[in-house]
Amino acid sequence: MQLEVIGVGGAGCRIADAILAAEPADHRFVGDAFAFDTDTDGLAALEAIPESNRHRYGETIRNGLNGNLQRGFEVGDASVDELSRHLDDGRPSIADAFLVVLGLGGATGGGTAPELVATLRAVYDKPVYVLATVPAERELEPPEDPLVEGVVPESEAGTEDADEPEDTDDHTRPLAEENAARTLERLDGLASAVLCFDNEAWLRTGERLAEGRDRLNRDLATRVAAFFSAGAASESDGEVAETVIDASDVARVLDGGEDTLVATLGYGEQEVESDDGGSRFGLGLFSTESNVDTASAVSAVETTISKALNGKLTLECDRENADATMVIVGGPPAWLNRTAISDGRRTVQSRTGSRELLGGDAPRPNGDRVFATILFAGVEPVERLEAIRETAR
Ligand SMILES: Nc1nc2c(ncn2[C@@H]2O[C@H](COP(=O)(O)OP(=O)(O)OP(=O)(O)O)[C@@H](O)[C@H]2O)c(=O)[nH]1
Repeated sequence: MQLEVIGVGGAGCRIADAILAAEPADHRFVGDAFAFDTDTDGLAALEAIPESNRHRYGETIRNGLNGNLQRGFEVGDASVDELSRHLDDGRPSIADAFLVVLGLGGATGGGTAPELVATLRAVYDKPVYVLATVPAERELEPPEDPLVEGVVPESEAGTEDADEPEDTDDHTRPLAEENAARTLERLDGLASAVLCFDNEAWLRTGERLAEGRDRLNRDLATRVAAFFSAGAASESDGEVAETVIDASDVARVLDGGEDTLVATLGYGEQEVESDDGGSRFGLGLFSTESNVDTASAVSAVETTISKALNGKLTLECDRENADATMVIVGGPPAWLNRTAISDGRRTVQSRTGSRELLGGDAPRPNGDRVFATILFAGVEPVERLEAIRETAR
């Protein structure tokens, strides 16, 4: 499948950039990637998204909105046509779906995403998935620099004359949580699904977001790429997945229609020897048969599925709540043991009791690992999101 990936705001643009960087060269699933921000510096620091697809908007704002969500909604409403015109430089009409990426808690991403999502759905009539970070609890810590405050008075916000606070990713927590709750509320009924990533759960003890964010973005991008690239057409010869996933399968699990689904991803991987006689880089001339032993293949599949099912999810939830689930197992073909994959799917089904369980495989002839990724969709109620909504009440 082909996704138009659109990052909005600081977190959204960095994560979109990381997704593009994580895209497997032989399984491209990103049609185009765009970065939209009110902050010039944030856009300049991106690496993978081509400069022509980076766009600064909100003329009167110097460097971000610094958490002023009301202003963010105004800027978002005023800018959506301008952003849509930039998307026309890509190939939105041939995309299977859109992925709008943002950090909940901020004002730029949180203010623009709802209007952008509504516009995309209306214009293209395709699923619009949102990928959103959930603000970390530790954002409560007071910023070291007294100038770094979450709220800029409305009268000052977004004007050239405003005292410019230092750029920071850490919005103060009550504000970030309140913003997160308000943005989630607006997205409800607009987005096909909101795939969440809980920053707090992924940061290390004592680590600040600014220190850990690149690692977090890579971890998230790995999961997103593993999931969406399974449905991408292969650019290498002779590689046919036994269970092929396409955009409509993804939509069956992840598109809630008028009901926005909350979703989360699990992931597990294990490094393995290549299956061409040990030489991943050779031509395999002397090795026509796979030398992967069945017990090792079974064990690799079991282990990775178990990690994806029981390990840390992008957003922790009760797996039994999942309405629909998709299990993807990938890696060098000789390692994708059919029986182990079916058994693994059965285990996932019995654990979640999902109304719908889809499975697919992602053969990677040149890969050096077996991986499993599980998408759990329709997982509400989720404790973390309920707590955020409660704070905002
Ligand atoms: N995982 C991750 N989270 C981030 C990153 N940067 C910021 N965040 C989180 O995202 C929230 C929003 O931050 P930004 O994306 O910088 O905010 P924005 O949308 O640009 O809005 P303003 O800065 O208010 O203009 C923060 O409160 C953090 O919780 C990042 O690179 N990775």
